[in-house]
Amino acid sequence: MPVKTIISDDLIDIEQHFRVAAGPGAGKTHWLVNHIKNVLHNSTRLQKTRAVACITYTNVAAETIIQRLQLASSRVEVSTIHAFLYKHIVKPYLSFIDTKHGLNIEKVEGHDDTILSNYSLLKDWKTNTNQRRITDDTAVVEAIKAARWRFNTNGELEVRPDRPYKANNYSIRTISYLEYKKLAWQKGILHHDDVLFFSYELIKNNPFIISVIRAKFPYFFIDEFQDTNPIQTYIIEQIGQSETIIGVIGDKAQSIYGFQGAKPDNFDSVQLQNLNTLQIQANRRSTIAIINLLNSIRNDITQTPVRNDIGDKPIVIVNNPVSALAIAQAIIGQETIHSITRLNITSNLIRKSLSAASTNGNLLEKITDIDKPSQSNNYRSKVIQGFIKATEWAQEGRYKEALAELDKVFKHKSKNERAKDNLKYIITLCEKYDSFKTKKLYEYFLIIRNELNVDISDLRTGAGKNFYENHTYQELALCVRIPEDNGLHRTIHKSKGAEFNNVLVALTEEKDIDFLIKPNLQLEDHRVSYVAISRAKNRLFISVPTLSSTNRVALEQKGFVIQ
Ligand SMILES: Nc1ncnc2c1ncn2[C@@H]1O[C@H](COP(=O)(O)OP(=O)(O)OP(=O)(O)O)[C@@H](O)[C@H]1O
Repeated sequence: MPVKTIISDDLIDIEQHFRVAAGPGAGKTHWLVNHIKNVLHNSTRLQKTRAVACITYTNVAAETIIQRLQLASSRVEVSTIHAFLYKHIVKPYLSFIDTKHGLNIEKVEGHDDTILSNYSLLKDWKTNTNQRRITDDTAVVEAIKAARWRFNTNGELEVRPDRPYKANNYSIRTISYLEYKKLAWQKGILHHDDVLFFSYELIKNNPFIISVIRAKFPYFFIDEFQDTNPIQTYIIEQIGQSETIIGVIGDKAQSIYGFQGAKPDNFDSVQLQNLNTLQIQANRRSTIAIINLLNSIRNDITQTPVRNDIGDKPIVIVNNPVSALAIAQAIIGQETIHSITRLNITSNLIRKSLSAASTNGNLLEKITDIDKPSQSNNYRSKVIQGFIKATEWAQEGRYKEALAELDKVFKHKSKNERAKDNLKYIITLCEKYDSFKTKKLYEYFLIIRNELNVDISDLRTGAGKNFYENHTYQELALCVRIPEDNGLHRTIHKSKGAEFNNVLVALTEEKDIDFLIKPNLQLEDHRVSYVAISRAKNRLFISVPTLSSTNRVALEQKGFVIQ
């Protein structure tokens, strides 16, 4: 199929499958919104009961599209793929799920990621799979977290991590990952990834389900398609076999979800009949200086600038992220600057203006392993972990998520009790925040136990108590992930699809500048950094903690200003 070049205002045939490929800032999302409007105005196949499905990668992206569609959005269902599949395939057809999986359908209430760290399942899992000799729970949880559904060489789905994991030097048996899932399913717990598995199975065993989807959604569009994994692609191709028109949009150089099974080539290999293959060559977002930099990193396309603005040269600042942000801010004056970082913890350091030299991004996870009075009991540390998350989310104004986290912690209490107590806890912790934020974690523990009267056992001696005394509340707070963050300081993965006037990309270590000096977009690390710098419209700053003289010369030769 020849590739046609379009611009982001062009209209295309609405009754043909399409794939639009384009670099950052090309206007893909802009074009998609226009295309949906075009379908709504001109389609003869949409009646009151039929709608356009538009799949985005995050809830933030879904909201952006809904806003841009304005009034037209009532006949468009915009959601993430997991939300869509759960709503239209898993939930309505729960009773069609094969009983061999042991899913307790009465108890299913949505899907989340709690299964991964649910220690209460570990004991039964060890017994059932004959792996009681494994005592290293942290390693097991890490392995289970990395396990996800994927096609094996026979084209069947199996659940396992990318590589074999070991705990106490024993290899965790591949087959046992399924056992872990089954334990969760018996309690009605579904992980996000299970939504894909059950959707796949349901449509394979019950083809009428796909016919129902086609009848509801004559048009099915997917933004950021480069990050779609093979199970999702399979489902989408099935939907597109008749009746429904599929449209996919993306950029393979922005494929950054390898850990979820996405590969850049998935984008090129989508199979749909009579596919209209399109590309957009422009970059409407950035200044010429930034586009030149983007073009120098990439050799499959050369973007043409639309804005007639040369702009300032990108600046590399050799400093820690917090100081680098202050330097960049002084250069741009009153304007707002966004920071984008690889690691969640760096983003939190910037948000809290801390330039701590050594920080450990895993402490929040570690607490439940260290403060564990017995093999199967880590209730106390689970409570504290939940409270830390809830406290930090409330600090960011995310009260709904904060209350939901405490709901999970106290799920043994009645709904009314939870509603009353949890609100009281959040209000008290917000009021007292300044009194404990820089103190020892032990002091926070005392507030939870003695002032909020939460029913947890006291800390006496041993590794658990040492942990609370040797770490500050802040160290753990820095590990909390802010959900669907749309604030000033974000991780790269959460800035996907966004754009900002002024951007500081804070690199973690010096070797991260390789993507500028020896770019290779076959490497996901380089693609992640490429996505980060391509968010900038006007001014781009890149910070790096150290810079050797060789690297300095290399960057200067590439036209960077070094500060
Ligand atoms: N035809 C157009 N007219 C005016 N502005 C446009 C047009 N197309 C795109 N834009 C603007 O250009 C910017 C980049 O567009 P958009 O966010 O749609 O790009 P994208 O290709 O989805 O980017 P990315 O892949 O980097 O997320 C946005 O500010 C958008 O509003």
